[in-house]
Amino acid sequence: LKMDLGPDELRLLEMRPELVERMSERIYEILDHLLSKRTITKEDFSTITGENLGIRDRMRNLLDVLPKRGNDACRDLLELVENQWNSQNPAKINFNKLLEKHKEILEGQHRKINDYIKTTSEHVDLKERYTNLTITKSTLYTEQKEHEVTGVGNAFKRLEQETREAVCESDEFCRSFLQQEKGVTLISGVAGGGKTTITKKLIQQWAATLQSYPASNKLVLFFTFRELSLITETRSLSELLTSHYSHLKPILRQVVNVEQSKILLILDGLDEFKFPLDFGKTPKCTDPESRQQIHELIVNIIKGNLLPDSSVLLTSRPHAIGKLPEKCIQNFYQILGFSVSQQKEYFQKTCPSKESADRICGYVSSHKPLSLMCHVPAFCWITSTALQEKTEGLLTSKENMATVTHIYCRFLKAIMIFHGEKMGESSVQRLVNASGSLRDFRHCLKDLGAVAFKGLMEHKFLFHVEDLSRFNVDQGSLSSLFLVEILKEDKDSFTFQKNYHFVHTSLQEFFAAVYYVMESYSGRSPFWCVKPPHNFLLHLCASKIHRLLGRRRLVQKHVRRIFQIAHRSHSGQLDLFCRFVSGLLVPRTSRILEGVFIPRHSLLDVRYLIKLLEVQLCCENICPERLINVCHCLYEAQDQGLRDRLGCFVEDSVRGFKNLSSTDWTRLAFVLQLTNSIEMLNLDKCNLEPEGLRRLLPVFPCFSSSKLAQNPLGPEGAAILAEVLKSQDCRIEKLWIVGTQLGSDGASWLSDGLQQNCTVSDLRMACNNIGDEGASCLAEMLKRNRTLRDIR
Ligand SMILES: Nc1ncnc2c1ncn2[C@@H]1O[C@H](COP(=O)(O)OP(=O)(O)OP(=O)(O)O)[C@@H](O)[C@H]1O
Repeated sequence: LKMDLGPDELRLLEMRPELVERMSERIYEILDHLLSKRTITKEDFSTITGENLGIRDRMRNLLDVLPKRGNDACRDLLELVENQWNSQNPAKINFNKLLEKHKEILEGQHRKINDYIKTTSEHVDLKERYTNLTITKSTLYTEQKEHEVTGVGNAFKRLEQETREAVCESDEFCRSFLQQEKGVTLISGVAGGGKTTITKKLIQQWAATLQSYPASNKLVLFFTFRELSLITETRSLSELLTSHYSHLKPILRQVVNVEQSKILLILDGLDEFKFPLDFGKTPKCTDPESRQQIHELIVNIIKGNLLPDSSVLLTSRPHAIGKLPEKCIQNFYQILGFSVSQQKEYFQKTCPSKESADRICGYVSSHKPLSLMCHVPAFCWITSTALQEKTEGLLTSKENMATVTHIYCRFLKAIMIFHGEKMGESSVQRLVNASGSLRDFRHCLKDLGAVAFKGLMEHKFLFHVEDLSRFNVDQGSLSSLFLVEILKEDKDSFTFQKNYHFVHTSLQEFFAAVYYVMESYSGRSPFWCVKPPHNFLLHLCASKIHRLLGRRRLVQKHVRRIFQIAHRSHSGQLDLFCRFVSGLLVPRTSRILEGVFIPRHSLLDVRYLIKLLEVQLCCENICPERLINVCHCLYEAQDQGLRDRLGCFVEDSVRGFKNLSSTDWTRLAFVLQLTNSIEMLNLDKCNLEPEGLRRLLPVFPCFSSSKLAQNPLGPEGAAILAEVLKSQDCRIEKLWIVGTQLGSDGASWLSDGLQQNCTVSDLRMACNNIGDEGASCLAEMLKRNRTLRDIR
């Protein structure tokens, strides 16, 4: 058919979508022009304009009519359009030239890695520091019940069992994403997990490809949700893009309307978006020129109503991915962080010598809670800063480095002492003056801690200038003191308003803990910053009561209170904070920050803390994830009892565990959480009761093979197993539960779990007296289950 068309008719046909997009607004101008030239008749005019038609439909009608009037009529329109376009852009915009300029701007903005410590150097080039991260492609979102840092460790453990194809390195991810045609990709990763760094790498890789293959001219556009949160008035997509990338103004409308497949849109940090995303009720909008609220615009982009032919990359912390309906996401990736060999590579890049890198690696691998956290890149950065050779002088020979709190204390001390302000002084002088400097910073540390603690209690991680000034943290102290290393400033590109956030959330948790302990020691309630007393009389009474209680009892009360609050949390957002509080209550650790903590250790005997934690370990109404955190707290409190008990487990694991108490099952779960890749969990004949099994819940699903034969699990234990089998984290392939007193009720629970499970293939459950009723439940389950191969 096309062969019969004249060249202009053919061009008109090809340009049809573009003409509808770009020229509909001028339809009357065009029709008048064509009428005056007699290209169309009056009848044509009324057919084209019709009744109740929109301008785009009128444009389409014109494009249907013109070919019927021949090639010349088509040429008339084309000439008119070209004249108009050329007069709008006299210099005949050169797409590639603008793209080149854009590339330079974007590449420059994303060239440096966020390395905040200026004690050693300025921000580092991404090229020098970038280390590959491990990523997995997932099909499922997972609910978060544990602190993010623990979650990453568990994810690495599961990795052993992932299929090879699901795992890739960040470089590989960037390569494949740049080639992606269209669709929405989501990357989830914990705080400091490397999401922003991946987007930087992506931009660098794109810029490099553009250099060598200008033909693959994709247009990368980058936004952070943090800055999008500051837009309060309605905007159209075109306006949003052109206001942010004004240098692209001459081509953006054209690309958005006609060449969407060129666009690669990156939206970083969904968790920081402050507006709710309502995917059900947001009005559908497909017009890039139509104005709407920023959250509606985002919903329409993610749903593919706007920019349906573009590639969109979203990054988010895990807790926020639930905001997105799964069906809108075509590809879902999880950043697991650095594997052990990637950590090694990272330390080699950050340390001045191979020896010091080896020393740090050795140190990390011999302290399990540290190695668990070092999967997170930001934590590697903190560790490497804290353990660099130049900070060695910060330690007295008696200090025994052992805990995560130690690392953070050293990190803080390093930046307080080596911060650039006193660059003139030699390192030795600074070390000599160390405790004096720390004493000078005491107040400002407490003020910043109050900001951190209030934020933590209110789930707030971004602070405005007013939030800081309420606690005397002002612009002056921010720019002159070491605080610039801790609080990162963000200038919003739309309103130029300043915002601050801690360079890593774990630092916010640490500062909050420093504040909490300082305030508790000083006799004030640390909670005053969260809820200042409204009533003066009430406040007076409270302080009188406090005084009567005595300092020591008061400190104890505050310590008890914070653990109570933490145990109520389901997502573990206070887990790390509690570990830091426990660590800072140990004199040997807080002595690192001598000067900050005025020694008042007699106010709280560590034995009190350990006793308190042990009592909590016995509680049956605390969820198992929080109970494991109690073990982490005991570890930070350097409890010898915990260490001795863990030592016994090593022998027991060979002989078989016998007569473990319920608290021991939690301790065992703690050890298993810290152990890399154990494939098989053998707990045959261990007198494992339902409560023990419940306490193993956070780690149990990670094992591919679980042997629980001849334990008194009963129906209650089967109900817990069902929960594990249904969980999205479940990796169990072999489940051996011979002789576990299931009965028919237990078989019914188990069937319920297996109905929704797709990992178990080998099930041994003989000698459970399940009866006909239990057997018929299993039979029902087998109609649905497609994974089981062998049941005995
Ligand atoms: N691939 C990497 N190579 C080297 N360093 C890295 C890498 N990824 C992250 N880091 C280090 O960890 C820090 C935190 O990383 P990044 O800002 O990318 O995390 P994020 O996941 O975006 O965190 P948040 O959720 O807090 O925004 C970086 O500033 C950098 O120092």
